[in-house]
Amino acid sequence: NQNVRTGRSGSATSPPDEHGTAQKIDVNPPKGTRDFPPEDMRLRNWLFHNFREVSQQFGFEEVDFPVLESEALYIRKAGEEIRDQLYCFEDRGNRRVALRPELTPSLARLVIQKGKSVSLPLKWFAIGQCWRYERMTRGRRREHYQWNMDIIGVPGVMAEAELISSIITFFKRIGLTASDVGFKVSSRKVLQEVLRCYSVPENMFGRVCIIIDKIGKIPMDDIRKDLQSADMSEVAIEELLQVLSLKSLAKLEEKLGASGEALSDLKQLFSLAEKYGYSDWLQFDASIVRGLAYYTGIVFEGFDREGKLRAICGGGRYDQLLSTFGGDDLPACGFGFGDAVIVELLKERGLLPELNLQVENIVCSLDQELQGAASAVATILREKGQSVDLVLENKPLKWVFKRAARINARRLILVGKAEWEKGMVNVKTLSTGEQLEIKLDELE
Ligand SMILES: OCc1cccc(Br)n1
Repeated sequence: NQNVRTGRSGSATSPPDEHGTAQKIDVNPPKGTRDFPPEDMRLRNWLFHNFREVSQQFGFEEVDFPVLESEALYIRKAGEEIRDQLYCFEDRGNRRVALRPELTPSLARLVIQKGKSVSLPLKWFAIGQCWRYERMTRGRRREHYQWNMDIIGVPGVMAEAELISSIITFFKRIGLTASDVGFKVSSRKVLQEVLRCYSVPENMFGRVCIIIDKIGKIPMDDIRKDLQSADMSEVAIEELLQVLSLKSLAKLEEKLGASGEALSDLKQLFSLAEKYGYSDWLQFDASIVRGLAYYTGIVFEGFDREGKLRAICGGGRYDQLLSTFGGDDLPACGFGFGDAVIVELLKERGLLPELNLQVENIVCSLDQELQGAASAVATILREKGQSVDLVLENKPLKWVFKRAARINARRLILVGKAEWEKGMVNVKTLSTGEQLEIKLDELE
């Protein structure tokens, strides 16, 4: 809107209203949200391009869903943080809706909607903006973009091994190695087996997981109190906390015995990691449960080995989610990978890519009546698939050279009167300064 001028202070004034007073609007985006000016958009596009390339390299198909979903998709009773921070409201049709806090429930909804019309296994990926309404006390964001990959219809841990392989492929593509990042891997079946030993009701499983996920984030006394409120005895709590501190499968076997599913799943995953060649990226860590109630098996999270940042990504198996939405009992697993921590990590490691605007040609006319001629030259080049920044007003040559440098143009095409009358234009290669007169029909 050309009427709005942004002052130095960043506040803009719009035309006077019916009372003749100028209206000051806030030109900053809403709290917790970001604009993407060109330099930030180039980094975001670079990140998403790598997400897409890896997903397609693994044979996944891209999907997307509305950013607005029914609130019912996220109403789970387990006391998750994501529930407390739901960006939800009642729309003008009195429907309870929410800005999606994650993509997995939408994916589950679409899988059920597609029903028998899709053949299994499904390998879908999505990159979508997700929202949470968090008290801005911690100054954290309210939106981020998340890359998700999900495999629907594969019960075995080959699916989890494949997902971890795709994330490692992504890390390698952007220059990160196993000495920069790793994965902590566990299974919620570890928790399940301990809870069964102490006959904790099954319906407490999701809630206990959410409490356990808060270890390290809230005082241990509060963890113990919350576990007691989830029908756990003192003995069960101590045993559980002990098991959660295990960092070796051998110790886990000593604790849980060799017959449980948790151990066999984990052993199989670590053996597959050998075959994939990414063993040095993984470590067993029983304390990993992840903060979403619907995980039922293997869970994993990517972390930076310097331990300065929050989890880079996370995921796991969620075999019950589709059936809780009324769908078939389909096995499923997937991960979410946010766009914030990874950028912080790349900054830390000096791995942010140099991404400059690159336009092949800048075209300008040397006098007003040749403006149309300049547009014709621009069109010829564009029809050959070249990018052209066409100077749209009569500007001094000094201004044109300055703009050419700013947009990193490779060539400057000058349309001058004398040359144009001979059907020629002036082509200057800006890196070398070489200048040639070229016939229009030989321009390439
Ligand atoms: O990682 C949880 C999450 C969900 C939505 C938005 C943001 Br920012 N963060």
